Amino acid sequence: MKAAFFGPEATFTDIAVQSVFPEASRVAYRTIPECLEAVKTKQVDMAVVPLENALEGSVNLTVDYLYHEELPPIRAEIIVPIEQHFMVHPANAGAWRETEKIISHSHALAQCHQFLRREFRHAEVEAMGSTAAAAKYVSEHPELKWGAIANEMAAELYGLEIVRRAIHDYPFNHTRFIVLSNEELHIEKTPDFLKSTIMVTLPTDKAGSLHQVLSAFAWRKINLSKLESRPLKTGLGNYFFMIDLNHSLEEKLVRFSLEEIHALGCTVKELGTYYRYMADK
Ligand SMILES: O=C(O)C(=O)C[C@]1(C(=O)O)C=C[C@@H](O)C=C1
Repeated sequence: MKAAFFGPEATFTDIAVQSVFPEASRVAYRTIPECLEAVKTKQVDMAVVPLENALEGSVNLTVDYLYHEELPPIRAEIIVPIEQHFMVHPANAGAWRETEKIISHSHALAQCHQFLRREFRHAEVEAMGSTAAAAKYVSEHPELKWGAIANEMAAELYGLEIVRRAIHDYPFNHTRFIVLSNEELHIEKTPDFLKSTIMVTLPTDKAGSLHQVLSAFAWRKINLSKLESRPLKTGLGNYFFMIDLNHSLEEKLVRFSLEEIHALGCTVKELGTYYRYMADK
């Protein structure tokens, strides 16, 4: 099984893949769109990409690709506990407080915003492709007084020294990753629970449309666990909605509610019914 993941090696996405698919042959891609393209064109059997962080919210690039592109279904979700560490090249470990620039993924920088303000008010901060890409860059440039924010696996793999541990601003830090595949997956790990994701576009300018969509689920006692709007990219004030249901899309009552939502003039894109897996179990 070939698994595309948002790389390079030792990103949090890589941790997600290794925890649920220990046997997979992992193929690192530099960007989220490249991972999704790889599974769409069947160069790989599955793609694993980040979708949402508990502190920073959705990974917009992933959400937008799920809406605008025709991709294979979501087959699984992996929840990874996120611990961000501050690391430097061993040659600079003694003088880490003099770090001039700190690099990482934009989400990771945002998760450590207070730490950066408190400890490195005068340092420059710059976003890189991923946390592991930042760690790799620091390891290749001992001449620079730069530091990276990344995980423990990245520190080990790229030979960096962690000088401050667990620097994320809030202790409850988890990220959701999704697995897309053309085929059904056989996963050995015990799943947590079942859920589904859909995307809904409302008919233009009809008062009460969102209320009607939510009512279609509410009176049938269909439990929603997420509702988020994203710009449709067709003009200000135009949105689509991403909705997570704690149900299968095959359930009769879910089918009835989706039919009703269609009849109201909405467009519904079904992204899949899948199990959730915890990386730490
Ligand atoms: O850069 C990485 O290590 C990733 O896997 C990406 C990502 C993200 O997109 O949010 C994943 C988990 C963390 O929240 C920080 C970065």
